[in-house]
Amino acid sequence: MEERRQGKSDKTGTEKRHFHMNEEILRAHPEFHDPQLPSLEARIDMAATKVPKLAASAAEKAIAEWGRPATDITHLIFGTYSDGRAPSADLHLASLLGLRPSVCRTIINLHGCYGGSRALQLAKEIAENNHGARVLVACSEATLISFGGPDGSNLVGHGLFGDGAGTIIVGADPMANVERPLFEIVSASQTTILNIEHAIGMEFTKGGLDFNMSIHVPALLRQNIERCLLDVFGIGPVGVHIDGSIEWNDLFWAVHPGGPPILDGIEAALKLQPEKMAASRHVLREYGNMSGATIVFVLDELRRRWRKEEGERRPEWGVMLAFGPGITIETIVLHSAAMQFA
Ligand SMILES: CC(C)(COP(=O)(O)OP(=O)(O)OC[C@H]1O[C@@H](n2cnc3c(N)ncnc32)[C@H](O)[C@@H]1OP(=O)(O)O)[C@@H](O)C(=O)NCCC(=O)NCCSC(=O)CC(=O)O
Repeated sequence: MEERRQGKSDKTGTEKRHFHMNEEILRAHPEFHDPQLPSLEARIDMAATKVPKLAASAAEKAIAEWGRPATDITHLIFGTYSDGRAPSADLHLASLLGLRPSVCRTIINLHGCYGGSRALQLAKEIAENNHGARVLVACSEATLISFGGPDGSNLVGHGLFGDGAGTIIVGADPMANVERPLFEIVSASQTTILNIEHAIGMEFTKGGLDFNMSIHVPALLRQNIERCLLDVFGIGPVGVHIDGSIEWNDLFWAVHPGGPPILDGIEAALKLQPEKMAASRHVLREYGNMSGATIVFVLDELRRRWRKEEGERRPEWGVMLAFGPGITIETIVLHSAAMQFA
């Protein structure tokens, strides 16, 4: 990112967040402070270059680690809430990375914090149904689309959210001696907690993207999470022992850190040991809630920790959880390619 500001808040569980925002931008755009003034167009203008650029810096690192040329990417799925026009950030990212003109692009917009897991599920479907496909999943978010002053309606969002981009390359049948898989996406599913569609919402207004987060979100997730997980584990070919009494602590957990009470509630509902949420809490502390990109950071933090924990037993199976408007709960069952962390 070119410009950064860091903010600290104890209650939100964040110590550091990154924003594409500085005093110069605010001086040039006094309308960003005032929700009564039209600012959407200026925000979309800025996001149109910043969002794909941020994604490109993450993707370049992922492609370098993957070890194959960018032109071997066959599909691109771009998740963001920060974009508002077409051609969109997906096309700009493809051009920044030098992807082939025939790359099949999909943009998923306004999924909020479950955008990353939705993109991963779509990538799995594409990879398994198109021989040799390699899907670049890119999630990139810039809070400038919603940033506002203290008089705005979204103070909780301003306290929690940060900018960030995360990318993952998804494929089937890894190429021997070249590709080193980190996680296998075993199964993926989506559930909606019905009749509370206004609990988490986003809407484009003349003053930018307006977020709505009900005070009831943490409790709703806490009350519904175990039933949702039991549904998933009851139907999925997950390869773990299912006898009706799952020990959730036998799994590893990559949970979207929507805010401290969300992590606390899930931890309590599933009786998880505190270290199960350590990667999620670390990402919230260091980067804030980066919406759809956050879950990529959590997976990255898990593998970083596993690499450090020499000789210790790592769970083979795990769960990725993300939530967003609906309230939608996305669950992905993961299998760790453990040899990569040894
Ligand atoms: C906002 C918080 C940091 C505040 O934490 P605190 O430790 O201070 O304690 P608390 O929860 O008791 O709340 C303190 C005060 O904030 C108010 N408060 C809490 N949550 C609120 C909300 N969503 N909207 C408006 N006010 C809220 C309480 O009523 C209380 O007010 P008073 O002091 O007057 O009694 C936390 O509650 C939090 O992280 N909430 C989760 C936010 C959330 O829904 N995240 C999901 C993001 S959406 C996402 O991740 C997916 C997506 O975007 O798609």
